[in-house]
Amino acid sequence: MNETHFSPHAPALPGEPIPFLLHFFRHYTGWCALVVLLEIGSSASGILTPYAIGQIVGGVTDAINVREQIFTAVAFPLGLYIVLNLSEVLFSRASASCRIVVAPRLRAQVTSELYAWLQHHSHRFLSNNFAGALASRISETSTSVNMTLWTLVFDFLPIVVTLTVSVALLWYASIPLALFTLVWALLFLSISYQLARRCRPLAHKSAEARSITIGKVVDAVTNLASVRLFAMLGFERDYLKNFLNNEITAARRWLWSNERILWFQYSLALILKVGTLLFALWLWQRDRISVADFVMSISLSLLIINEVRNISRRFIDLFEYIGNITNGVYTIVREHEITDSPGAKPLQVTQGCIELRDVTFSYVPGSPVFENLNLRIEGGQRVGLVGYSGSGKSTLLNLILRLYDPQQGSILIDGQDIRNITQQSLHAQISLIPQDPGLFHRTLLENIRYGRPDANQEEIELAARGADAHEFIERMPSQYESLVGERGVKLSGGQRQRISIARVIVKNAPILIMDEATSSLDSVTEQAIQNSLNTLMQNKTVIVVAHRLSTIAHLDRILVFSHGRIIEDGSHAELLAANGAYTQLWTRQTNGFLVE
Ligand SMILES: Nc1ncnc2c1ncn2[C@@H]1O[C@H](COP(=O)(O)OP(=O)(O)OP(=O)(O)O)[C@@H](O)[C@H]1O
Repeated sequence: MNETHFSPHAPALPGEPIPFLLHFFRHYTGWCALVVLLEIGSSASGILTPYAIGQIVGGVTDAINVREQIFTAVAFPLGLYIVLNLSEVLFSRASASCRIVVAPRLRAQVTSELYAWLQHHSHRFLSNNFAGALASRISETSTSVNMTLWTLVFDFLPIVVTLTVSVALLWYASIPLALFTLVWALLFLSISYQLARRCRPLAHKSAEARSITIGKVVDAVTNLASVRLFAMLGFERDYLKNFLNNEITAARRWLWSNERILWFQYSLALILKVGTLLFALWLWQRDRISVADFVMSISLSLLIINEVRNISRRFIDLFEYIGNITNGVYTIVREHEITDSPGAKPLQVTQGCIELRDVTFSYVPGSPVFENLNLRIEGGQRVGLVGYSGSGKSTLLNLILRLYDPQQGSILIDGQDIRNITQQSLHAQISLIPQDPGLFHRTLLENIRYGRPDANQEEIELAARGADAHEFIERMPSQYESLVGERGVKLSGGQRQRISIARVIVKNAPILIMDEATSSLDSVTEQAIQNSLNTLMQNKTVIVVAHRLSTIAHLDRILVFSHGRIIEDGSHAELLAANGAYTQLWTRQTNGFLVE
């Protein structure tokens, strides 16, 4: 388990539901074998009890005229009856204890491995799926894997044992009665299985509808502040209603199909109950079975029906679990879009030179953001990217960080194609300060330490001072131990940004990327941390995206983007002298802001 937590690699997971189940079950074969033995013991004890009852009744009938000797007459079957009841209880409690040991671990293991797999999915996958729906699928899948195991062991196994032993006992009492029960059992199991299997797609659809609704609820709850501020509470409830209606329809279809199975199963159970009674009476009338066997047959048929009542529900449940697992596996255990190539090596940064060669990239087929883009940023160079919104600046950063792979061309860092190096090492060598830094709902200390887990308190405070964050942290009730709220909502935008800068100071990677890093800061705070940023930028390759041109005017080089192309390239002074697009942007800025 620990390996799963700390390894940067995703564990291998089968992408089909049944191999996926077996992948987890194989870790518990020893435990499962023990539980199977205990359950066989428990079921066999339960099923032999009617035999003991039959023998007691037989003994009572024989001793009808010598009542004072009744206990001697039934001593053996009575002892057997007590031992069987006792062992049934002991075996079943022992197997339940095994479940207590195994079940929480199995559930945790499925959650952990699915989560590890999810961590390696691409940015595109995560943008296309609701976080809430993914979390609910992980939870449903791990519960269902667990329940599948226990349903097989605790419900299906006993019925198989019960039917086998019943038929054997009946065979000994009366072959026709045994054949009748055997044919009935085979019919019951095969038709139940077929019916339940047909319901499987409905179970799958119902699970899917449920997770879509949960995704929508999580999305709405995350944006609840916007919902309120736009006075859209009613609208959101109506919006959710459509998904709830789909969920209701899917669930009803699934439940009706279950109901049909239950009707069939209950009818078949009735046939067994009445059929055994009539058949046993008929056999007794012809003196082909004894009173003891007559009582045993009736008790056995009642016992079988009791088990069967459980199994009919369990068949349906089993297919629901398989439906949930299928849903989870097909959603999460898909092939990763971006993976480390075989034999990928760690990135070695010597200069920090970044080069794009003939890069063509589109998010959506047919509308490329870049076509044959070429760019070389020398090691240690500090480059500003400007251009109107949607011109491709953030996309360029996404490609350098390998959040997406270009369809054509290559990106190299110090001559190493980033497709041939490990993603872990790539991300370790690049620091990013994004537009909207998402913080963890953990303490400020933990959030800053995220940049380098072994950083000590002193280094963290130094970084916080560098990012002009120390003062506001000290004013907080629990200082560095203060919790920041989900995604850092308890902090202002500027404070979040400063924590994110402190984190990057602690990380101190050789390549630094800032995407509108200081956009949430007021001019006074920006000025205060500009010095630390300048210090941070020293001896690093730096790419800064900024709409406020004053923040990048002092950089070595400025690239002007327009519709995915670099239309101007030079220093601030050179670009102003060229009197082109940059000059237009510069002159159209009011108070340092780009007019959109
Ligand atoms: N995940 C995505 N899926 C599809 N299209 C996207 C995605 N992200 C960005 N785009 C599109 O790609 C183009 C470039 O977007 P990009 O975010 O790189 O622009 P930008 O220059 O960084 O804009 P801004 O200054 O507003 O951040 C835009 O047309 C945008 O709509």
